[in-house]
Amino acid sequence: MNPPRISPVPLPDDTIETLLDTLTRQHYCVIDQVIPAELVHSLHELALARQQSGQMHQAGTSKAAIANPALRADQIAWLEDNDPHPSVQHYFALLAELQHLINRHFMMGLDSVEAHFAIYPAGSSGYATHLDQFSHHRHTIATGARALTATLYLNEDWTPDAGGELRLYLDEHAQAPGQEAAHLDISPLGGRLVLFLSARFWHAVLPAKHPRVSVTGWFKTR
Ligand SMILES: O=C(O)CCC(=O)C(=O)O
Ligand SMILES: [Fe+2]
Repeated sequence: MNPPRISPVPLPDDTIETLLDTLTRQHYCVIDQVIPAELVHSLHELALARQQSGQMHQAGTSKAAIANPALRADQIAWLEDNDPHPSVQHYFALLAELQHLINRHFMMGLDSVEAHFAIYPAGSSGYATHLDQFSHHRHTIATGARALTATLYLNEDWTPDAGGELRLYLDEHAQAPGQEAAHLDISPLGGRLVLFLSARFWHAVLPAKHPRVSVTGWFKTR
């Protein structure tokens, strides 16, 4: 991506410390209340506006991106780093700041980021258990692999009974784990940012009663 046009809002030092420390220990982390509420609100409005104006399409699975709503129910719209909307600029700036911090701390060699809005409709079945790395990246030495997943939830008044949790399987598994494997269910609360190593964590999105809105991004290696 090109450098963002809006300079990053510096993340508070204690947030950075917690984030890096948690990622070191767990290889995933859940951060609340770091993204300004106005940004969350404005991204939410923008996602809905893009859906209403027909700019979203049914997401696919696998490299061929074949749409299969039984496996994956969301509609998505990719974000461009030159999108003139200030909220998109602001969010890309924040991702750039995270990329810089993580590279400096872990030398992960993150080189670019891609991101899309996702809306799972009310009553959707979610997204079946998967890894965010394509298998050709897992089994070969390939460039441009997704290394770190970053999802920001935009659901401002989400209640636990609405479901829609991100189910993160905690142990490494060669194949998709069964539902009973050790996991953490993370509610998609507005302003919550979840980071995890893309190749390490199998995960799923559970059925949601209400429309479930997010921005999902992936930092990629060179
Ligand atoms: O929205 C989420 O919680 C995760 C979405 C996801 O797994 C994906 O888009 O690959
Ligand atoms: Fe995923």
